[in-house]
Amino acid sequence: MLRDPKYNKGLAFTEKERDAHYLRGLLPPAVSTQQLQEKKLMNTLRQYQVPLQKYMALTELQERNRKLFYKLLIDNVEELLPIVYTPTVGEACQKFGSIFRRPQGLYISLKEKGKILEVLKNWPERSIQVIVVTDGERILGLGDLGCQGMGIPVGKLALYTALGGIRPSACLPITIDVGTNNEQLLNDEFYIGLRQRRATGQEYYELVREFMTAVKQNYGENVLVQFEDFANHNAFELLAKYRTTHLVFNDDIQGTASVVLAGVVAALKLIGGNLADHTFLFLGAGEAGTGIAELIALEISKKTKTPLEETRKKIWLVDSKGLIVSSRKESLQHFKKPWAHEHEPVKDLLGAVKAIKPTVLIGSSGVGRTFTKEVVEAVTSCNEKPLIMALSNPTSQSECTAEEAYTWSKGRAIFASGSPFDPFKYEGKVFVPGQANNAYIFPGFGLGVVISGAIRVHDDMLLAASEALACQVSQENYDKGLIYPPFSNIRKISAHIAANVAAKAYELGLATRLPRPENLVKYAESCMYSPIYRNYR
Ligand SMILES: O=C([O-])CC(=O)C(=O)O
Ligand SMILES: [Mg+2]
Repeated sequence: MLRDPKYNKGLAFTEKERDAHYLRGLLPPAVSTQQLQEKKLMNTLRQYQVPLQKYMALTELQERNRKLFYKLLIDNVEELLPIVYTPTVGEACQKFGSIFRRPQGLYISLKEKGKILEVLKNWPERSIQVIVVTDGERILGLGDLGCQGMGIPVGKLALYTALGGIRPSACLPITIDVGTNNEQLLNDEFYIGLRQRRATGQEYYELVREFMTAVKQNYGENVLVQFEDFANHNAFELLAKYRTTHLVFNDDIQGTASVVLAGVVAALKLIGGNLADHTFLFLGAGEAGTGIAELIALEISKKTKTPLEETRKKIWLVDSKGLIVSSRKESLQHFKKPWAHEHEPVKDLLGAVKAIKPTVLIGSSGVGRTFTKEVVEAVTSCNEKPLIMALSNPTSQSECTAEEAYTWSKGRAIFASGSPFDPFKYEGKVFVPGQANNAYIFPGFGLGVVISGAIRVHDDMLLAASEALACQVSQENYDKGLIYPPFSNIRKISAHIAANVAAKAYELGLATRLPRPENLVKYAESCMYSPIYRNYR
């Protein structure tokens, strides 16, 4: 019991438990409470100056005393989210080889080809509800980190439990290692992954196919597989391939889309108009950019009963070659083609802002510092209150900082970003930037899928999640310029998201948990994992 993080309570084992379970002498005499343990650990964590040290201390706690880890995370979510998650998790992945101690998650490499089902059976837990899987090729905006991408599924699943209430033993982090093209890692003596260049094409797709088949065979129809931080070229293809046969969700395409749509809808209270009245310009036409664009177009199409082909015309995307326009159609990757509207070529973002005059500017390119002073001033010059979203992660890749957005727009911008920024005081007024991160959506979304026993993910379920999130923004939040509710209420928010997603799954006939619970919010809450110690008799 002391050595298994699932049962360990450390000094909080009571006298009775120490007697009943042969723990006498294995612990010092003092008996603590979970509350006191929490206080002690938070004191310790706050003494570390370096975020990565906090990350390592939390990882150790997770591996030592699971309930206490989640208690800390749930009670101190705003303080600890930037540690177990973006941005620190990015640095942890970069240094994963050096900080690696105890393995977390399941590693499936090319060496396991033909044996993936056996590998899944090696995982000690049997009843899995959510898998987060990466192949490490595009970790946040940090690029190819190969096998070291494991930090991401581990971090995402910690949030599934802390924010969404999925039981930790029902969560399975997986990294598929097909090699890496990161030269630095290939030459790093501490690298933990396969030391070869990435397998591609048939070899790659066959390994993923074996994995997807084994998952279904081992866990059945109801396990949610979340694809995370795959490179564009594979992300779209895998989602298209498996969404009709498996319960899959791509967080970077669909989760990000849902959270950004929620923020934009909430922002309408501040910037005015309906969704259909706005003009959107994206920098970045990959998973996040095209995913968000498509969901916004879908929402407008449903609300205004206008064909999707029409509603897409209010949305413009810029990639590394400039504005995406119809004259470029031949050379465009397939996921960019729907956005190639009629327009003369424009070579860069600043030119595009001047030509398109967007009311909403969204950065999703993974490249930092691209919303320059000129760009922010240009978008401010054509709007009373421009909505600016700098989504790229981690902080180093953010298109601009909160300070820059507020200063360059002279306090007029409504700003949100993928990575967290502190509030900023401009001319006596405090502006609080929102965090437009898929962390708001995926935990509640997953909970909704799990409690309804949904067997597929439908776009309408993403819209349902988005709507539920937007409804949680209060007047008090708006007064501070926030377009997302604070993370401190996240479990309540997740219950509402879960309920709306589950309701949609039932409505669409995709739910298998019957009968449908009457009050889905209450039901979602009642299903959530509790980090409170249990008594052992
Ligand atoms: O992990 C995050 O913070 C958001 C995300 O999915 C990404 O940037 O790829
Ligand atoms: Mg991601």
